[in-house]
Amino acid sequence: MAILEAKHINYFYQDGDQLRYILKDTTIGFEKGTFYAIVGQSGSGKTTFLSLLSALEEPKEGSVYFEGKDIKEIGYENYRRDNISIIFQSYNLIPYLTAVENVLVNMSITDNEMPGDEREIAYNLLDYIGLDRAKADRQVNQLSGGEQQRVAIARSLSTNVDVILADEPTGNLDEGKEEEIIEIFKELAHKHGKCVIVVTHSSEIAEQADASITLRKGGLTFNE
Ligand SMILES: Nc1ncnc2c1ncn2[C@@H]1O[C@H](COP(=O)(O)OP(=O)(O)OP(=O)(O)O)[C@@H](O)[C@H]1O
Repeated sequence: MAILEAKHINYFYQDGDQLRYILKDTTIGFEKGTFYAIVGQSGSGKTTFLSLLSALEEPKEGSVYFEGKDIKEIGYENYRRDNISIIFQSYNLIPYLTAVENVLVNMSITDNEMPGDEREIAYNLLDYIGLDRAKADRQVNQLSGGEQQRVAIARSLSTNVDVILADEPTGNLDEGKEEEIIEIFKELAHKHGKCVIVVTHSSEIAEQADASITLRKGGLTFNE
């Protein structure tokens, strides 16, 4: 069963007197253990679609369902805090805190049960994602772009959610680093059963994903 579903979604922007449709009666499901890429030309609506899935925007019609429940009923704030994580191109870390503190701050905002000591879990997550203790204890503005994105991924895992949404997560990284991040996403889906949904311009990510969704004017195509 899909963990996340968009059902009969309509979404448009008002452009003068005209309605510019981004999605028209769109229905799609996303499953755990799968790595999805959302692709499409610039302006096709990828970020908008991700904003709908992450309750940063509300559909004009239709709904998004998490584990079969309308996210409106769950409450958008509860849903964003406890059920999903979002990774941004610009990392959105707190620059004057260390890597481990960034992860800990995020843990403190959720009610989700943590299996053990939070600081220990934070170090372990950073280690898993490839940052040793010395880097974990460094202020994030003294880490490279690739390392900062790893901190952002560790942070996204720190609330123990099943759905990870990412908007151009490799947009600021060079090719070698992109490949390493793709490997992490694959492992999160295939080994840890996460549902990973990545909006991207990268053909490399689209090729390596289990399924890619192409957005075109007012619609989408699903390729497995
Ligand atoms: N708040 C808004 N009001 C009006 N139009 C908007 C708004 N936000 C986005 N748009 C328009 O909707 C379309 C889709 O935007 P969106 O950012 O979702 O596309 P995208 O596929 O993510 O693009 P890119 O790949 O360039 O990031 C664009 O034409 C954009 O200009």
